[in-house]
Amino acid sequence: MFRENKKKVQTIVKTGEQSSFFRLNGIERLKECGLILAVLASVLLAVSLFTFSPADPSWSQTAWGSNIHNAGGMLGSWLADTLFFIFGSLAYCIPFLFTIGSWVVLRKRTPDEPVDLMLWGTRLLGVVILMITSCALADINFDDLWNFSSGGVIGDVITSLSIPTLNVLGTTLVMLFMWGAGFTLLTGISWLRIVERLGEKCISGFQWVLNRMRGEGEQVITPNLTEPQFDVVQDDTELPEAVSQELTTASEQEPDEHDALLSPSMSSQAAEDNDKPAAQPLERRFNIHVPERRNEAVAQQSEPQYSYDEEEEYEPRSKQLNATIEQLDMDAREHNDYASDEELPWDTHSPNDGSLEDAQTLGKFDDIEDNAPQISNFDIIDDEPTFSASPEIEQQTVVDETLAPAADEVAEQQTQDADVTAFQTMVSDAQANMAAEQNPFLMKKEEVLPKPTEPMPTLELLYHPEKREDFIDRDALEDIARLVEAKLADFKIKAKVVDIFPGPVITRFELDLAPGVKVSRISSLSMDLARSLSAMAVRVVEVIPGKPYVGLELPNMTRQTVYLSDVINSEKFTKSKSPTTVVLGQDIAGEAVVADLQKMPHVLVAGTTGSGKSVGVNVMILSMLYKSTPEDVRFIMIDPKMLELSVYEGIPHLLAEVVTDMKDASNALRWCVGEMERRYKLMSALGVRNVKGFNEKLKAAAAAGHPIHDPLWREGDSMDPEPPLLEKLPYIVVIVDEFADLMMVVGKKVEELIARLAQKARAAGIHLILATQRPSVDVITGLIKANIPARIAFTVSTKTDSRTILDQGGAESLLGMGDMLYLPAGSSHTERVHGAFASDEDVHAVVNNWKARGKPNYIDEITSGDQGPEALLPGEKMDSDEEVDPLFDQVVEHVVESRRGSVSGVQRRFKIGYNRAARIIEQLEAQGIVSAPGHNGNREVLAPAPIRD
Ligand SMILES: Nc1ncnc2c1ncn2[C@@H]1O[C@H](COP(=O)(O)OP(=O)(O)OP(=O)(O)O)[C@@H](O)[C@H]1O
Repeated sequence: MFRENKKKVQTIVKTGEQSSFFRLNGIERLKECGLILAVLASVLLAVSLFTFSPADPSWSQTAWGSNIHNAGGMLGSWLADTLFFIFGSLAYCIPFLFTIGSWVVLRKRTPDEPVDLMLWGTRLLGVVILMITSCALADINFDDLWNFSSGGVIGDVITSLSIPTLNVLGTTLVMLFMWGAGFTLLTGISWLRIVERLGEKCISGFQWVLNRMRGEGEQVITPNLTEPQFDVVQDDTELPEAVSQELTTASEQEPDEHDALLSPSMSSQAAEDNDKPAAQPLERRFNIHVPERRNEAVAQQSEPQYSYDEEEEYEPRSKQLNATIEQLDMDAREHNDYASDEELPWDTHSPNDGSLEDAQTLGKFDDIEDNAPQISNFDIIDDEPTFSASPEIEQQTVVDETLAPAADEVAEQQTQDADVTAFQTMVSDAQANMAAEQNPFLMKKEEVLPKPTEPMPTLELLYHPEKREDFIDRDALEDIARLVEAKLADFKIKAKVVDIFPGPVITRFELDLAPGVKVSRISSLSMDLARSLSAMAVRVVEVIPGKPYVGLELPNMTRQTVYLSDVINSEKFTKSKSPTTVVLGQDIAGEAVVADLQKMPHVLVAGTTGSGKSVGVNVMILSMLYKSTPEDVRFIMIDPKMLELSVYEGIPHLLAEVVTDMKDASNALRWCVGEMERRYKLMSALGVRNVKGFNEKLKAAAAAGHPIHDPLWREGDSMDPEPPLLEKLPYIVVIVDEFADLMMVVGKKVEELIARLAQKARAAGIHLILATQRPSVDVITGLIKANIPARIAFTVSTKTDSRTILDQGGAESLLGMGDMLYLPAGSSHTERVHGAFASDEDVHAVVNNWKARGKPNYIDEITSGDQGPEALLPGEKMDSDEEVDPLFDQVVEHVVESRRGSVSGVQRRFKIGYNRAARIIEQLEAQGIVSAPGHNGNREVLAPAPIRD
C-alpha cells in the first residue's frame, strides 16, 4: 500500500531536480549578482584601507594639488579616512565582516528553511556589542593610528563616558565581559564549554608531560570488558580473550543503553558518547512491541508443559509497555523461554505409543477425567443410558480411579470389543450393499472407525502449518508510523505515534493526540485515512482501556491465518478447567482469546455472508469437543441451512438429531425451557445454586454411599416401585445457525422462548449460541439483545448494522475472513479478535474421532414433541388464542343464526374491513364453527343453530 506513495515522492524529486540544477530563477539571479558586487566592494574597501595615506585628500584632511597615493583613488581615500575616523584600527575588519554579512543575507536558501527572527536578532545584537566593546578596548589599550584615535570616534565616546566613573581597569573589565557576552550572542558558543574543553586539554596535556617526564612509553588503558562475561560463561576460562574481543567489537558497533546494562565498565564511555551531538540518533525511533511467538511448539506437533507457579507470575511480554525489541529479546533470554527440543518431550513419541503414556502427556484433560466417569459409557457396547448415575457406574468410576483393573476383566472387554466391531461391520456392509443396488451415488458410507486409544481428541487431528512467516520489518513499521503522522497532519490533526503493536493480521499504532484534538475527528476521518494510506480499512479505537492514547488499526500487507491448532494449544485454553470453554482466536498481539460460555452465558454472533460466522461457530463447537466428554456437555443444533451443522450428526454429544425443520426447532427450544424448569426444581430440592453445585453434591453423595433419589418423582410417574436415582446434569449448549430464518418461520414464539431461556438458563447450565447474517432490528430485537449480553460481530456492511449488534460502530471496518469484534458480557469495550480457522477437514477429523468413541443417545421428544395444547408450557398460550378478536363472540352468534359464514357477510354486518373479517372467519374455522371453503368458496356452518324458546 505504501509502494505507490514512494513512487509519487520519487517523481516529485526528479522533476524538481532537473529545473533547479542548471538555471537560477529571477530572485536567485538578483541575489547572486548582489553577492558578486558585495565581494567587489569588500575587495575595494580592503585595498583602500591597506593603502591609506594620511597625505591624501579626504573627509578629515585637506591637500592641494598633490598626487593621490591610495590604490583606491579618491573614493578609496575618502572611504578609508571615514572608516578609520569612526572605527579606528578596527576598520581593517570591516571588509571581512561585509563579505560575511552579504553572504549570509544573499545565500541560497531552501524553501522549507525557516527564518528564525529571534536567532537573527541575537546575532545582530552580538555584532553591535562586539564592535562597540572592541572599539572601546582598542581605544584604551592601543596607540593612535596616524591622526585617528585607535578606537575611532566610537571608542572615544565610550571611554570618555566610562573612565571618569570606572577608571581604566574598571572600564577594561566591563568591556572585556561585554565582549564575551557579545561573542556568545553572535556565535552561540558557550563559554562554559570553552572553559571545560580548555580544562580537559590542560589536564591531558599535563598528564602527557608527566608521562614524558617519567620516561614511560604510551600506555593505552582499555576498559575491562571481560569482567561481566564471567557471569555468563562461568567455566569457559580458556577463551576470555576471544570473548572480550567479541564483546569489544559488539559494544563498539552498538553503543546503546543495553551495553551499559551488559557491561558496567562501559557505562561511562557510553554516557560520554551520548553527550556528543554526533552520537545521537538522527531519526526518531518508535516503540515497536513485537508479539511473543510461543506457538512454535505447534509446528513441531507438540504441547508445552507449564507449571502453575510460572503461570501466576507470567505476564505476556508483548503486553509490556514501552519495551523495545532488544529488551524483549533479553527478557526472553533471561527467562530461557526459547523453545528447545529438550523442553518438548512430545516430539519424540507418536500418537500410537500407548494409551497410558498419552494419558500422562495429555495432562491438560486430567481434571475433566476427574470430574467425569468413564467415556466408555458412550461406547456402542455399552447400552446404559448416557448419563446414568446408577450404583454400578459409580462403582465403575471408583474402580477406574484406582487405576487397577483386573487383567481378566480387560481381556473380556477386548473380546467383546472385537465381537461388536465385527458385527457392526457386517451390518453396515449389508446396508451399504442394499443402498448400492439402488444407486451407488446415493450410498451413504458409514465408516467403521477404529476406537481411539487417547482419552480425548489430540492435536494431531488439526492442521498445523509447518512454516510460519514471523518476520517483522522494523524499518517498514517505522516508515508507516511516520506516514500516519504525516497523513494526520494533512488533515490538520497533530498526533504522535507512541507505540506500535504488530499482530498477525493488523498492526495497531497508538497515537498521542496534541492537547485539544478531539478523538471524534479521527473517527470521522477513518475512511479518508484508509484512502490516503491506501489501506483496505482503517479502524479507529477511540478508547484503549488504561491508556491515554487512540488506536489506529491498519491491515498488514501479508495476513497470517490463525489456525485452530494455534489457539487450542495455547496455555489459556489448556489451563481452563471449565468444560464450556470456547476458543475465539487471537487478539491483535497474537495472544489467544478464550471465553467461557458459563460466564457469557449466551452469545449472539452476527455478520454478513462470507464473513466467517460458520467457521467461528464451528471453532466454538470444536473447542468444546476438545475440552469435554458427552457427560459434561451436550448439544442441540438447529441448522435451517441444512449444511453447516449437519456434519456433527452422530457425535455422542448430541441430544437430538441436528434440527433442520423450523417447527421442530421451536419444539426443541420449548423442550429446553421445560428442562430448565425441571432443573430449577431439582436444584432447589437439593439446595444448590447451579448445575456445578448439583453435580458436586451428587458425586459427594454417591462417594459417601448415599446416592440421591429423584425428589420430584411421584408414584405413578413410572412403573418403578421407588424413585429413580438422580443423574449428573450435563451443560446443554443450544446452537442456532441462521437465527433469522427461525424468527421468520416461527415468529414471535421463538423470540419469547429464547428470551425466557436467556433470562434464566444460566444457573440451569443451558447456554445459547445464536448466529445470524441479518443483523437487523426485527431479528435482533430489543428483547433478545437485553437478554444476551455477549456479542460477536464479524464484518457487516453498515455502521447501523454494527450498532444493532454491538451498540457501537466498528464492525463495518473489519477485514472479513474471521476478523471479529468481541463484546464480553458486562463490558462496553469491544476486543478485536482474529478468528481461528478450522477447515472442513479439521471438523471431519474431530467429528470422526468422537463418532468412533460412541453413539449419541437421542431424546426423541426434543424434536417430535406433541404440538397440541397439552405440550404448552405453563403460562404459554396457543397462537390462535392470542389474538381472538373482540367481535369473535358476536360474529359466532351472527353466523350461527344466519347460517351464512361468508367474509363479505361479516364485513357488511359489523362494518369492518376485509382483513379483519377474514381473520375472524378463519378463527371460526379453527374452532370448528364453519367448514373450510368449498370449491365455490362458500363455507358451511357446522355449529348447530341456537334453540329458540
Ligand atoms: N478465521 C478465518 N481465517 C481465515 N479465513 C477464514 C476464517 N473464517 C472464515 N474464513 C474464510 O471465509 C470463508 C467464509 O466463511 P464462512 O462460511 O464461515 O462465512 P459465513 O459468514 O458463515 O457465510 P454464510 O453466512 O454465507 O454461511 C471461508 O470459506 C474461509 O475461506
